[in-house]
Amino acid sequence: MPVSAPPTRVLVTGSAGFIGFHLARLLLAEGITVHGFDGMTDYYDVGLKRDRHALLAAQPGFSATEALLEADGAFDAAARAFAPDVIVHLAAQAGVRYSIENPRAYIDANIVGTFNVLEAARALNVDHLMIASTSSVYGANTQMPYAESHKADTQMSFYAATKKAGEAMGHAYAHIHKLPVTMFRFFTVYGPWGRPDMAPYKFTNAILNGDPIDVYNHGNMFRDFTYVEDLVRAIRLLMDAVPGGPETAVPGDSLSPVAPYRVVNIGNSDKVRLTDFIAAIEAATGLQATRNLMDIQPGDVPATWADASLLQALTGYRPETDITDGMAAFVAWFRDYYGR
Ligand SMILES: Cc1cn([C@H]2C[C@H](O)[C@@H](COP(=O)(O)OP(=O)(O)O[C@H]3O[C@H](CO)[C@@H](O)[C@H](O)[C@H]3O)O2)c(=O)[nH]c1=O
Repeated sequence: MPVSAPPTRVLVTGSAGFIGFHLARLLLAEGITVHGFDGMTDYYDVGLKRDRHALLAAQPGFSATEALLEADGAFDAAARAFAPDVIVHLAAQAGVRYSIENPRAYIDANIVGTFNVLEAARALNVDHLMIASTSSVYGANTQMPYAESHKADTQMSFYAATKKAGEAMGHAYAHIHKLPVTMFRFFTVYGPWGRPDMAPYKFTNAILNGDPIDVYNHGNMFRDFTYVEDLVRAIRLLMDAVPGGPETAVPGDSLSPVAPYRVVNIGNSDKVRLTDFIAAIEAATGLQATRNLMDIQPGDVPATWADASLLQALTGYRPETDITDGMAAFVAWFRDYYGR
């Protein structure tokens, strides 16, 4: 399939966030100039975000704007000043469970924020706009592994609903403005510098403290845990697989028939039982977890599992780090960063 010239200037939203930080680091190592845009919201420890940005700022080729995506004109001004070839939009209000408590935060960041990114990408006529969606959009689907061609109309959380809305908005802009858009569906991403609200961090922290861990659905859940370095490598490779007309289609493609737009799963293609994931943390820490068994939480999905064959067809690559190696790397980072 045709590929574009490698990008030289990439704008990354959410650059102080977990995935944005890893992606920016990978791009900088390749000699690409990166501008980060981040609102530094206090959904979790802002100190972690500042430390990620400080590491990026130590690299040549990195600059950043700190502003909220939904603030009037802020993203437009930063994007015009930087003039990117590619925008990777990772900034979001994340988290399944917090969307019950504070749904408006998801409208602001995920709907208004994504709209501002679409508008800037259209105005600047970028070569490729890449936007993060989530495996959570598969919602109540039971056909597994999840493929991009499956219907995804039964979201279980407001978070997932705002992400699905972002997909629809992206498709409409791709169609009307002939803007190449790739939408990623990420599957439970984890690894060093991970988010404090997610299970890898919460469980490791509690186990090292000797505190009990809250195990939802009595441990009877499955996740396709995807290692962050594999994920950002997949994003970088997809950057060169720009969606266009039918000549850019590959077998099993989700390419829209009316727009330069496709959705791509980025997942490990490995369904890990929650109890095996906990065992991986016990192995990495050398400690036994005390389990507080609980019911499934509202809005949660019991299982996710990616069909990653489209990613492989487009890039020749698929994530491969298993949960034992990935959690060992996470625990090593956690101990080093917090000195524990
Ligand atoms: C926080 C927490 C989680 N869990 C369970 C629920 C899940 O089966 C599994 C992983 O949970 P989390 O680490 O929160 O990840 P998950 O629910 O899959 O959601 C993540 O992955 C989604 C899909 O990529 C993202 O869109 C979300 O932003 C991200 O938070 O652990 C527990 O049993 N206890 C907990 O305290």
